[in-house]
Amino acid sequence: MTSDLSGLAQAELDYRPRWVEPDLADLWLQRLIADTPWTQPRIRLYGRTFEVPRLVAWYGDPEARYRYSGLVHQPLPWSPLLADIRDRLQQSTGLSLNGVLLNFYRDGQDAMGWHSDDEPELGPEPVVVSLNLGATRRFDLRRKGCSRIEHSLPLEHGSLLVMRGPTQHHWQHQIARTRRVSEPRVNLTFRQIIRESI
Ligand SMILES: O=C(O)CCC(=O)C(=O)O
Ligand SMILES: [Fe+2]
Repeated sequence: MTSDLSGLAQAELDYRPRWVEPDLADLWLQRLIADTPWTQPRIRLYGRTFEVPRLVAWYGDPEARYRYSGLVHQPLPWSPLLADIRDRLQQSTGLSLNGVLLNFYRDGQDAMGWHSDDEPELGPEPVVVSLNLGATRRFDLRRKGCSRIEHSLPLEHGSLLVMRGPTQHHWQHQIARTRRVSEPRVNLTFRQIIRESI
């Protein structure tokens, strides 16, 4: 495993610890947990239905329809808090972001399996700006087609992880279940939906 993100070939990853100061991050975490209309989508896999092991919500500009867990989601209109966070992120990264997927991991039993964020509506070089609030969880990276984890990164309270360029073509990521974490975590992945393809 490497400890340096810049050492990963065919990836463009930028980790910024303490992108937001801890007090404000605490406030955002509490408000998002309390005020978001969380849902738990069901997915069909091998002829059976499962509930995804986390809660989610999708917000964005009206045209930013997005497919996840096999379903097309119409965005909720930006709340004042999410619009404020989006403005700060756009200023700080210079990227334009028109939707955000919120993931609520209630404790270490909630997780996200291996995947790439490579849906067609994200365009040829998907941009994912990921804000981390709450419990530190481990973010694993592996090359597509390989089962070996090549890099792991603890995503800390208030940190930002930006993935762009060819990353989603060549790499998959996951948030694995863990017995070590009992605190909640909310992750916000801001995206650029660049094409009306669904
Ligand atoms: O929770 C995380 O840090 C990862 C979320 C993620 O991979 C996604 O929303 O596509
Ligand atoms: Fe992802």
